[in-house]
Amino acid sequence: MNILIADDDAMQRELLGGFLEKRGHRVLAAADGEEALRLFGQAPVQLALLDHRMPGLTGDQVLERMKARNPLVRAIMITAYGEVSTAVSVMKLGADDFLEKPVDLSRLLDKIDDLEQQIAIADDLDELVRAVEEAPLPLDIIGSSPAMRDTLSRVRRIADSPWSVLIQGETGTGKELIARLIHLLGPDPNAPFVEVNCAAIPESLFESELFGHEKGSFTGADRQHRGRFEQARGGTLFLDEVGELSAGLQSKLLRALQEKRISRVGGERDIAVEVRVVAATNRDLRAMAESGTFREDLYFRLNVLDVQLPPLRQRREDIPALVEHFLARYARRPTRLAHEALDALMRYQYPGNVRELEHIIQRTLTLARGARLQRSDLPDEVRRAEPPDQGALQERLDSVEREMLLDALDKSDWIQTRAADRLGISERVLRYKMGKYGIRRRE
Ligand SMILES: Nc1ncnc2c1ncn2[C@@H]1O[C@H](COP(=O)(O)OP(=O)(O)OP(=O)(O)O)[C@@H](O)[C@H]1O
Repeated sequence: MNILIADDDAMQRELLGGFLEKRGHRVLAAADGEEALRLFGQAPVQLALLDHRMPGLTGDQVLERMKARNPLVRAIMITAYGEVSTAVSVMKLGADDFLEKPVDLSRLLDKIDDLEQQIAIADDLDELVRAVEEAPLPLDIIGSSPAMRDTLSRVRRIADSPWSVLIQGETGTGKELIARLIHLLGPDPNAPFVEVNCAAIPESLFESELFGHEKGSFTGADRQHRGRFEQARGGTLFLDEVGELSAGLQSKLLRALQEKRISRVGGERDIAVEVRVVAATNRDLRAMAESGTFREDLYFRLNVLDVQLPPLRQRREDIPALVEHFLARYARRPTRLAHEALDALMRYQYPGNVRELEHIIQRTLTLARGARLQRSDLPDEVRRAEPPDQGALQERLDSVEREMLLDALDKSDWIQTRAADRLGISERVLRYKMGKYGIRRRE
């Protein structure tokens, strides 16, 4: 391991340094905090042994700056006898461990062994997580912005479970795509994926559409019909626009989900159906449940797991890749985009989100003359898009703040006290902000 020792006591430095070098470690030694930071910037360091009390910068100040540059660096703080007595105060100093003076060399070796093991385990885990997070998706989904990476990583983690998922997001944000992804990443990608658009089916036909009907059960029912629930057996039932269901239909759906049984319209018997339900809505279902327009018990049953899809204007980083993706899909010959055209596309607000961007590209390709799309080829509303105004600024700030919270929480193993410290805010403010941005610990 590369170990940096910072101690103003030359004897101590030599003693520790000589001892560790004999055991095969590479040692850098510094007489004070400034020198330690300079050396830290020059060579890779995995472990720092820091004297807590040094003239100038103290050990924890040095450590704080090291961690800011490399959060993975490990540290053992060397303290005066009785100065630090609990693990909590060591953690407050940002160190992984501590040793009291005079340093007991065999304990130092034990601690270094422990840390080496932890580093090896963390590396393995990191690699595992990275392999899972970066495995190719079974669908063409663009999403390298932090907000989408977060969403996709959540989807990967929940896909395999049997629980219902509620996908929420504005129109055109990709809810259906994500529902399909959940199905394909789930336990049986070859099982049926059956979609029901709750807004598109007239109320009078809904029950028969969902649960099926027996022959002759109503005028026009000239054959027996298996409903979508039955068609989805063993697979996924995707209830799109679930917020549009009437109160009566909500009750019927709830019953089917609770009992895992349905009966066809005009049918005598109950039929058992095991399906995984994924629902989507662009409405605020929680608010609807609170105000009584959506059954609360149904809301809880659908929302066992949830996925939030951010609007496109909050993940503008994805726009260039989405444009490429749609150009590749719809252009009949190789087509490029002029810089000014992409600039305009990056500025636009996209009330219709990704679907709107898709339509803009289709429309522009149809009308454009050259193989290079110009700004003047874009629809009026896009060309008129103003540079980000205050609203956009606020959105941007919110998204930066959210990222910082997630980052601090990740780096503090989701221990809120530590994350709040790291961010320089109180725990109460941290909790408030987590609520505001819907941040929850990942399962
Ligand atoms: N991340 C993405 N990468 C590639 N294509 C995307 C992405 N998100 C959405 N799309 C495409 O945008 C279009 C709209 O997506 P989708 O139908 O899934 O949105 P939706 O949220 O279900 O819309 P609605 O609320 O209107 O039902 C689709 O053609 C889809 O393939």
